[in-house]
Amino acid sequence: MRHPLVMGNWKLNGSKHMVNELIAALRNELSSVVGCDVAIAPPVAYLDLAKHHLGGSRIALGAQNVDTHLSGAFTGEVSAEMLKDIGAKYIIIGHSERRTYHKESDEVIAEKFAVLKEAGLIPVLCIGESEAENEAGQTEAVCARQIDAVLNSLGAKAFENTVIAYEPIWAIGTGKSATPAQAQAVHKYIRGHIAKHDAAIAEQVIIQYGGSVNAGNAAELFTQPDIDGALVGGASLKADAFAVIVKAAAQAKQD
Ligand SMILES: O=C[C@H](O)COP(=O)(O)O
Repeated sequence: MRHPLVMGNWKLNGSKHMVNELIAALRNELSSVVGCDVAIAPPVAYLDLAKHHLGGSRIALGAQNVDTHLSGAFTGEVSAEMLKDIGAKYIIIGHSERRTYHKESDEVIAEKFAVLKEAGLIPVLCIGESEAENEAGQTEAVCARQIDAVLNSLGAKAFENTVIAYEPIWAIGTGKSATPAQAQAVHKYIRGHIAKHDAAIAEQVIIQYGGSVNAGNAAELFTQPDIDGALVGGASLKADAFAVIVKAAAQAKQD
């Protein structure tokens, strides 16, 4: 039985004040929630402060990126060992914003997946198609290509205890979420694609949906059998909305 994971990706938002306020509110709202794992990924500058404020809570610390290198002359980068050192657990890689703005290739993202596994951290591998690819009927092919970069270099076993976030690019920050049925169809395809290599690994991998998840649409998304929680952007910046999403995931998977 898979345990859902709801993770907040704060993206390039925050301040010391916000870290203090938002985490205090989340701790309050989520203190009695069981049955759903929860994580937040603040900007790297605030990870240590966030870890401090999360102390003793069930909310895990995540990060939004990692470098492929462990140390050395790589100005501006953060290593897997550093993230582990400060207590991060879930690390987002391959977000479409990094694929687009930082030209990250499938191969570089697979390398990031490898360094995270090596460090004992949990990769949250983002995949998903653009609007044009969706309209051209290429959704499955794009998702398969993005997963194959990891499958072909590391093998299916690398997906043990990891997370995939299916985030159709056309749904990110647009207010236009995929419908539960649309998302379920792609999630089922993704799980089936991994199952061709290893059915047991496919069965346990967490597949989150991401893209305009909010307090109003989360519950219905989570009724789908292959949707194991969400990677939440905008709505993760508001404690009440994020808490509704977490509680919806916990409730749906209990029913
Ligand atoms: O990582 C999160 C996703 O990009 C979704 O962002 P959004 O919830 O603001 O659409």
